[in-house]
Amino acid sequence: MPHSHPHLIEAHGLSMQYTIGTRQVQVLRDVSLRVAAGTSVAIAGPSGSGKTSLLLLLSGLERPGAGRIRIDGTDLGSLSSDGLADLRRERVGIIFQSFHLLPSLSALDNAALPLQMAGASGAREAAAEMLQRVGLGDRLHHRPSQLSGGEQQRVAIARALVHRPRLLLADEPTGNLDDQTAESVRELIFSLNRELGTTLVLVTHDLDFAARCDRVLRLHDGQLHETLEGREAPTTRQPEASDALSA
Ligand SMILES: Nc1ncnc2c1ncn2[C@@H]1O[C@H](COP(=O)(O)OP(=O)(O)OP(=O)(O)O)[C@@H](O)[C@H]1O
Repeated sequence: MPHSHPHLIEAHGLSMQYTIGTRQVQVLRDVSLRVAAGTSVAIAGPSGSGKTSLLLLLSGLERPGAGRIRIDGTDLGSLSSDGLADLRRERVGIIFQSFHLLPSLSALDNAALPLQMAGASGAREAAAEMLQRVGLGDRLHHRPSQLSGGEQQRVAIARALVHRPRLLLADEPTGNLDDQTAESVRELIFSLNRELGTTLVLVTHDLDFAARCDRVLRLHDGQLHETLEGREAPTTRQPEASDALSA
């Protein structure tokens, strides 16, 4: 078992701004967040409130203007972009709104990619199993252009989960799916959370989906606020004062 930290995410004093021409838009201001390993957190908030931006910071795909982020004890600010890519490949799964599938590869090879890049054995078998679980067992050899939008989204989900990441960052993972497929994707995500202790940060507008997480946080005016909408904390673990937003 790899060494693991009690708080899979520790972020402190994050700010982020975008510059367009001479104008600066402050998206996040002094955001702090701790997420205990193995728990699930939903991030809610209006369109444009910075939810995706926060996921980009937590994944190391963008760097904050100020503040620090530790993922599983590793300070993202200390890593080069190659180091960040290694961290993602080993420990993080990311489901974004755009799928970023490789057009020339089949569903199977797209989903197997993270394991293949890590040189793991059994990559295609593991990818086939994940694709089966998202309901694409009969589409393994289709390329993205031969799949519907919802099917492409499910290939991206299988790819994000195939290496059984310690941390899953998911941005509206069920946005394009019909009710039944959306429910099976929700089940898959929460079963990973339960069975493998995958820590989950979920951005969603779907309040029922959010309420199934241990905690629901709301982004508003660039700041994160805890709400009381999450499901009751599991009996094995009571929320601690140290889990509060501001460290
Ligand atoms: N690359 C960029 N350059 C400039 N501004 C940006 C950029 N990306 C996002 N923004 C702005 O930052 C703000 C936050 O965007 P973000 O995508 O994080 O919001 P969101 O809460 O995820 O929204 P939604 O729910 O609509 O997906 C928005 O006002 C957006 O216009």
